[in-house]
Amino acid sequence: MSRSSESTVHTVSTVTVSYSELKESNIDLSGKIEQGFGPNGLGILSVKDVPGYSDLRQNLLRLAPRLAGLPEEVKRELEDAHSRYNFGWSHGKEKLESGKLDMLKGSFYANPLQDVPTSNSFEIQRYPWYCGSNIWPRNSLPELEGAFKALGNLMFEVGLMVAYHCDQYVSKDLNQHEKQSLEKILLGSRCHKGRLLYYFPAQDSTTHDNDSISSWCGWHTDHGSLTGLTRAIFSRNSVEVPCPDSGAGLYIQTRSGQIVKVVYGEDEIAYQIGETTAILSRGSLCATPHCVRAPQGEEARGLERSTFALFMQPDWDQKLTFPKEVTSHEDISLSDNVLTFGEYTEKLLNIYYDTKP
Ligand SMILES: O=C(O)CCC(=O)C(=O)O
Ligand SMILES: [Fe+2]
Repeated sequence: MSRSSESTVHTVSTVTVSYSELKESNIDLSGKIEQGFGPNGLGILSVKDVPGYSDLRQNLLRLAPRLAGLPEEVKRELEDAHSRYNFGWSHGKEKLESGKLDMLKGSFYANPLQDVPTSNSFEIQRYPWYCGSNIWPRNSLPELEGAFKALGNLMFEVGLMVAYHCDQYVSKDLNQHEKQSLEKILLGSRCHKGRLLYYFPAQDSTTHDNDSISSWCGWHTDHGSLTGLTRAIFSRNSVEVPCPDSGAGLYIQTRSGQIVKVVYGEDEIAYQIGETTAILSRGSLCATPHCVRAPQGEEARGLERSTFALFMQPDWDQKLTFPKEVTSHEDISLSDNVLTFGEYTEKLLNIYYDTKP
């Protein structure tokens, strides 16, 4: 899926809900949820006026270039091959759409809610990508742990409120026996994962496939339930700068197949739907295909991008029954059409990573 750079960029703003509305359980937000996440929605919704958010975002995102700039041997100590790089530092381990290794970005993964999600050795062996323990750079970047946990926790709290209103919306068209509360699933889970992302600057214009919309991050849908996203910060040598190319940033493919650039305020948290929510809501809430386009042109030289994603996910033991109407990965055979979330993740890791633990 790619479009030439000459084609016009359609820019669309997210549907926005204010924090004060969201925290009220008796306000009916099903109209907004439908507009954002329903069958004709863009698949993204943003929350504004979240108390304390702006500082926590700045505090964490400014650490991304510093983490990426640590000496290679220090970053290597923060790697965890056993969890298939799903804890700690990861660079050049994941495969892109093209099948090539992704050298364009570095990521740091941790569960912002629990350092040690389980002490059961069978579980740790079975699902190391979720049941392992966090790895913090306590000597090389001691501020990271606190900043990561503070932002992750806040985005989780707000995400739970979004989930509550999603449940209210979905309950309107599901039979009583089919109801599975997204809010409850997320509250009881030990699988939430934060990802601090750092996109390396293009050293020369041949580094990035500039004609492609997905030149910085390939097309995909997140496989969890709900993803919280900060607005990215662009910087040069760690100094924040406005992005010189209005075509750069997050793109979404709409339900009708149109590709649009999505914008939201820097003080808003955006939420997207992942595949597991589409599965559990039997298609009432649709997953959101998205990618990231790199800036183009001379001014893009040396430009780096930092952002944070919070993947809110069900517990590893959560059973997923794949309904026929939800199209999932064609490359996953669902002979018995029921998988735990941990097993489903394993199948995806087999597609996106070469190495087995
Ligand atoms: O960089 C971004 O804005 C999005 C990253 C993303 O989609 C992901 O990590 O799943
Ligand atoms: Fe994503």
